[in-house]
Amino acid sequence: MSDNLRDVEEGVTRDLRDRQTYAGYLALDRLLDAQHPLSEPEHHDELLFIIQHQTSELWMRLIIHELDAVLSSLSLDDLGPAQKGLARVKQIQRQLFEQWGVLATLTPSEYVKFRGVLGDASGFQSLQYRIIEFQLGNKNRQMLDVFAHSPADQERLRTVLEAPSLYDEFLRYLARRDYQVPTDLLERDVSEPHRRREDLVPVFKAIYDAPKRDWEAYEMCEGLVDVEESFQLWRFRHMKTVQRIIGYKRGTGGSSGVGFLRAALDLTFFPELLDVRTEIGA
Ligand code: HEM
Ligand SMILES: N[C@@H](CC(=O)c1ccccc1NC=O)C(=O)O
Repeated sequence: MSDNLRDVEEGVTRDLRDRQTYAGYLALDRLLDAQHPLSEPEHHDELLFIIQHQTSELWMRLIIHELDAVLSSLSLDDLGPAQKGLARVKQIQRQLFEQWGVLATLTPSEYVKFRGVLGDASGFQSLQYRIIEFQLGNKNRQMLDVFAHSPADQERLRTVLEAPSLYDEFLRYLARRDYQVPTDLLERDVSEPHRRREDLVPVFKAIYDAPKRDWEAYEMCEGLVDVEESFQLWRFRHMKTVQRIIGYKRGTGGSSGVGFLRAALDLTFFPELLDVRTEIGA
C-alpha cells in the first residue's frame, strides 16, 4: 500500500452482464432520475431542496413500515419486537432531525430565487407525514380534505385514520395484562384524537413506581416517550428552519407560516406518559 493504490482482488466480479447489480437492485436509474428542478435558468440550490424532501420521504416510508410492524406486534402481545421497532424509529427520527442542518445552509436570498416554482405545493400535503401522525395518534379527519384530488391517497389515509393508533394498541395490551385502563378508552372511536385523561395516570404510576415488576411495560413507556420527544424536536427544528429562511411570510400551502407550525408544538401523542412524571415518588 505504500504507493497509495489498492489492487482490486482477482476474485472481484467484473463481468456483470445478466447479473444482479448494485444499480439494478436499488433501481438507481429511477431513483436518480427523479430530481427535476423547475427553475429557469436552473437555480443551483433547487437540487438541495428537492433532495432534502425526497430523502425525508424515503425515511418516512421506513418509519411507516416499522410502525406498522410495531402496531401488529403490540396487538399480539409481542413486546420484544415492538420495543426493537421503536428503537429503530427513534434512530430514523434522529437522522431526520440532523438533516435540517443541511437545509439550513439555504439562505433566504437563495430560496426566494426559486420559491415561485413551488406554486401551491407544500409539505402540508405530505401523505406519509400525515400517516405517521395518525399512526402515533394525532388523528384529524380534516386532513383527508387535502387529499381529495387523489382518491387512492385519501383512501390510504382514511384507513390509517380509522385504525387504532400506537397508544390505542398499548392501552389494549395493558388492559389484557390486567392494568385498570378505563374501559371507555378501550372502546373509543379511534378516528378521534386521544384526549388527556387524568384517570389513566395511575396506570402509568403503577408501572413507574415498580419498574422491575413489569420491565417490558416500563421499557415500552420509555420507548413511546422517546418517539414523542423526537417527533417534537423535528417539528421544532422545522419551525426554526422555516423562520430563518422565510421569516413570517405565509406558506405556499396557504397557512400563516411559522405561527401555524408553532401551534403544532402543542399537539401531544401520549400526554399521560408525561403527566405521570410529576407524580413519581409522590
Ligand atoms: C425551505 C424549507 C421549508 C420551508 C420554507 C417550509 C415551510 C413550511 C410552511 C410555511 C408550512 C406550513 C404550511 C404552508 O402553509 O405551507 C410547512 C408545512 C410542512 N412542511 Fe415545510 N418547509 C420547508 C421544508 C420542509 C421539509 C424539508 C420537509 C420535510 C419533508 C417539510 C415538511 C413539512 C410538513 C410535513 C408540513 C406540515 C406540518 C404540519 O401540518 O404541522 N418542510 N412547511
Ligand atoms: N411551504 C413552503 C414550501 C415548501 O416548503 C415546499 C414546497 C414544495 C414541496 C415541499 C415543500 N416543503 C415543505 O413544506 C413555503 O412556504 O416556502
